[in-house]
Amino acid sequence: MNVSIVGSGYVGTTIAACLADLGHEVVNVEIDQDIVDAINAGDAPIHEPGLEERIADHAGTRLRATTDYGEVRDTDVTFLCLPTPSTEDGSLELGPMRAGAESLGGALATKEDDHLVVVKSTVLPGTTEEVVGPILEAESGTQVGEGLELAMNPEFLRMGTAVSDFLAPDKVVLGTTSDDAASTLRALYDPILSSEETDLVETDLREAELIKYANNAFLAAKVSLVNELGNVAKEYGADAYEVLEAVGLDDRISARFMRSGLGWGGSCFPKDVDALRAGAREQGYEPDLLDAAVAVNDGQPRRLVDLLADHVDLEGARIAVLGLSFKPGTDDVRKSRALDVIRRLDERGARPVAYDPVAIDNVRERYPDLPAAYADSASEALEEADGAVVATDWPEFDDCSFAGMARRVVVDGRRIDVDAADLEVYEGLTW
Ligand SMILES: NC(=O)c1ccc[n+]([C@@H]2O[C@H](COP(=O)([O-])OP(=O)(O)OC[C@H]3O[C@@H](n4cnc5c(N)ncnc54)[C@H](O)[C@@H]3O)[C@@H](O)[C@H]2O)c1
Ligand SMILES: O=c1ccn([C@@H]2O[C@H](COP(=O)(O)OP(=O)(O)O[C@H]3O[C@H](CO)[C@@H](O)[C@H](O)[C@H]3O)[C@@H](O)[C@H]2O)c(=O)[nH]1
Repeated sequence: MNVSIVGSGYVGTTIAACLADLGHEVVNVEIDQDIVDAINAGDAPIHEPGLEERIADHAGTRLRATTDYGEVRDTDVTFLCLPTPSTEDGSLELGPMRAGAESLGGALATKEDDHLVVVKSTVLPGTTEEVVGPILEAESGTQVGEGLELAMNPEFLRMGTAVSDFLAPDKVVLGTTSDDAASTLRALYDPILSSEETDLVETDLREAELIKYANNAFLAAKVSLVNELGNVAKEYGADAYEVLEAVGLDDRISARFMRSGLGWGGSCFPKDVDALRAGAREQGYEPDLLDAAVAVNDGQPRRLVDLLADHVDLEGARIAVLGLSFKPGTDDVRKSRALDVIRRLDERGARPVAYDPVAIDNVRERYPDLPAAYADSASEALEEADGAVVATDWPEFDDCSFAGMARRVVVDGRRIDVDAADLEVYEGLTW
């Protein structure tokens, strides 16, 4: 199938390379020339395991990128993978979606054949039908249902495992309003849907939109509940990991997403939970439990710094911060808990020195004013440090040597596998 993908960030680039891998002809339409150049040169514009090789394999043959929206006319289906950030008050910002839909609609105005537009971005219920559809109709001069089809197909991939998540998901959710749209998408995803591990959910647009938010809200709230139980465990002097491992043996609860610690960050959970809270309020419903999930999450970095301050006088202290990305396996630092930890250390007079295997450049670029110095290795960050905090559970931290520290005090927000025997103090946030 000929597929165009509008927006080539974490999702658009990943699904483009994966769809090319499945045998489709794919073109990425992207406004950032650097990203376009990277893909056409066979390079991955982001760090994501398995992506680089796929782009290198398909660039110039089944995969290419362009800034020219006109190229969508040579395709049968377009996926909108545009950003859906939050506004200041947490509500959904639809500016990029509107802009992308306008450009796409304009390009489709001179297309003779039918076209299917699929919203892949995370959007609140009603957005596909009430915002994207009317813009496409106005710009293309074609009506939905009369040559223009609309669908909503949320994405559940995780950063760090995006390629394998996309190619082998638990479920594919297709929100459609016509049999044609549904059968086109079933055909597109056929190699994925033929796996017994993947369920197909066929539903309407609104349900598809809400399934994505409900999924993320559930997972974020689960981690917040795990963190609250972890905080209580710590107060009792109990090990939350032992407790929750046993709790997770109950099939109704599941053992996954049970890691307590510094909390959730990233480009999705914070903004999606905020958008759903704001959306619920707009509908006249007070989302108390989601509010509480955010409050617990926001408290974890402060608890980590407090715990460190129980052992180290923070004023003037050099503190190594191990990890900057919001989770291991990615260079994404959006809403990373590590940033909050660094700001709090600075507020309390400490001198944070941070190290991350892949995310330092992103931090420097996105948060140039972050009050931290950066080290080229964990041992450089730890050298002469008066204390250390673990903010991201990168596997390489398991093998860290803390020997060069001025005081071997380590406070762990992620339960890495350290040998605590040689440490003066080793404290887990929830154990
Ligand atoms: N990142 C994830 O893990 C993930 C997973 C599932 C769903 N989502 C959702 O997918 C959507 C995209 O997320 P992302 O992380 O890929 O975002 P991103 O910010 O990484 O990428 C978006 C891309 O769109 C480009 N863009 C912006 N305006 C454009 C326009 N008018 N025309 C063409 N390109 C334009 C940007 O330059 C950028 O490269 C969001 O709604 C997000 O919530 C993200
Ligand atoms: O037991 C756990 C699991 C996760 N986290 C934290 O939760 C955050 C999110 O982790 P994860 O869900 O693995 O990463 P994302 O890449 O943000 O993926 C989430 O957000 C995506 C964007 O919407 C969805 O597509 C995915 O299904 C959803 O898992 C990270 O800060 C993790 O450190 C924990 O603290 N404890």
